[in-house]
Amino acid sequence: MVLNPVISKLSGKLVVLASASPRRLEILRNAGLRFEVVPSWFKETLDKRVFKSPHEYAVETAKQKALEVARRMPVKHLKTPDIVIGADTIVTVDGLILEKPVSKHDAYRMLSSLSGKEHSVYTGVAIIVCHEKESKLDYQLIDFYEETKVKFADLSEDMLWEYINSGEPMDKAGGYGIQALGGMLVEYVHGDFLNVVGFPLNHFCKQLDVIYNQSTSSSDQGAESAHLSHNGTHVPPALALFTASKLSVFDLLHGKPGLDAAQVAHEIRASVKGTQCLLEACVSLGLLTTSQKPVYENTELATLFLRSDARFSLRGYIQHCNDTVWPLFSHLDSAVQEGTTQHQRAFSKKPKDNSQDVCHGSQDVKLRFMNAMHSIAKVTGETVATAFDLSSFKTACDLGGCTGAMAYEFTKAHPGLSVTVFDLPSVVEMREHFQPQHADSRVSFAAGDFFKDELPKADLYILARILHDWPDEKVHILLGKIADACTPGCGVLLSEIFLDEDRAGPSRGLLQALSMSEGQQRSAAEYSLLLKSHGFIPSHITHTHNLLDAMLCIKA
Ligand SMILES: C[S@@+](CC[C@H](N)C(=O)[O-])C[C@H]1O[C@@H](n2cnc3c(N)ncnc32)[C@H](O)[C@@H]1O
Repeated sequence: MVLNPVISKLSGKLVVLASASPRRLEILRNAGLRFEVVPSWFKETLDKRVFKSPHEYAVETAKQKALEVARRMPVKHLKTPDIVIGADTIVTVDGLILEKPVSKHDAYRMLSSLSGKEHSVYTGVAIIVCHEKESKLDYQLIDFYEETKVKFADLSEDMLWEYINSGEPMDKAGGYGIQALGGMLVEYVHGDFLNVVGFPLNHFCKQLDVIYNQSTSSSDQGAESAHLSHNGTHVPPALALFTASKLSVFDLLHGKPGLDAAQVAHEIRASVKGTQCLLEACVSLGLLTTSQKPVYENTELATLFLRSDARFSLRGYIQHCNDTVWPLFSHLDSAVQEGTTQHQRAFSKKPKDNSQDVCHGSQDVKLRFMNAMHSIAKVTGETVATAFDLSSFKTACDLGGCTGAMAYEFTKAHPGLSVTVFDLPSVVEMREHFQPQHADSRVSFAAGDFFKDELPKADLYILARILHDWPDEKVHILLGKIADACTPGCGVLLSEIFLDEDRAGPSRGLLQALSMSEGQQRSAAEYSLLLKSHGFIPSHITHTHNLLDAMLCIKA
């Protein structure tokens, strides 16, 4: 019996369930766990396309639900929980994720797609173990998922509609509840039944056991499917990724899937021993698979993001991280001690300001930087471009728009909009190296310095990943110039990582700040203040969950 010893460890602790699902509540209550229910305010709107497999989507949603509650409670409830539990259940069939139906017709669509077939039910679970350190929230995150396979009988139209009209499908993932009437639709269940109801109790107890009854460092038990991390990144995974990318392993295995380590070593001109270690490390990171041992293939993640010719290739960004960001971080202790960028130590030359770096670097350095910006803009561009209704704007100017990757996403999303990309002359000159995914005569380029030169006239100014590079004084200069160019009703669309208001996350923003560039990471409220001081009133703010957040402001 795993749970009892764990329950005694939890007595006296504030355990919080970040879910309002009555079924989860009942499962945990029946197991004897004492907890408070604080339903999460996190909106389940993550972009499913960015996840390589459905269970990652469920785990991320569970994580975000739990984190939202863990962060809110100290502020709004004036108490810090010891443990927050978040969970998200999804059903997948034929590669599609089914959540809760929004209407009877939606329920019909879901249930008829399940009829006569086997489908998977995944529940992602996140356990946040909170500690208060110097009145700040510090936490450990353990996440895992459980898959159960369920087969439905062939369902006649009458049966489907009778079930839908019972009202049961409406608040349930996949449109059915196995514990009630929906149980009649099921031919078999392979795996944990409670996982289908909404919570994988057995797996959860094992994880609690790992947290409370074993030392986490010596425990391998949870390491297979659970992921224990502090608010930071792990260095070696990044290096394995950088190296495999640099040695073109993902391109090679895309063209020739199913090579063994010796064959890969031969192709990339590396040692067999080193290649074997690298390939195994990549398998452990989910970048490669070796389902038919001993040969290797790219995972879906690698196919989507790591091939150099993939639509959403991040190869340029990975190279930039390897060649520019990583050397800076290898002097992090000095960076922290001195509070300045470590350019001089890392590259044996004095730093110029951010823009000048691009201007004065060699052709290769410039291209590398532009490639990095281009790859991130392709991945995030559509999300940023579609974050708001921009139909009232006819002309936009993408300040520091680099290769135009973001601008093309804006014209694609808004048929009535033309965009001028404004960037430094040396960047605009080299834009020809980057082919847009689709040609569009509504995108044009103009060269200049946004601190010194006149800005192109536009109804909307786009500032994507610009302001975090600069201190407040420079931001005021730039916003002042934009305000001068604007008439009332004109807009500024800002896209950045928005720090949480209590600066407890997200870690990607806080870690980026450690590079000690001239700029600084800010929260949405801090950006709002800067913009308001130039007469721009924030009208919408969105956390997109695709790297960048966005804010639309209108000139009063
Ligand atoms: C971090 S990148 C962001 C690129 C792009 N907005 C995106 O989101 O992909 C900053 C961009 O600002 C440009 N930039 C920097 N200083 C500038 C200046 N003074 N005038 C015009 N553009 C500048 C850089 O060349 C670079 O393309």
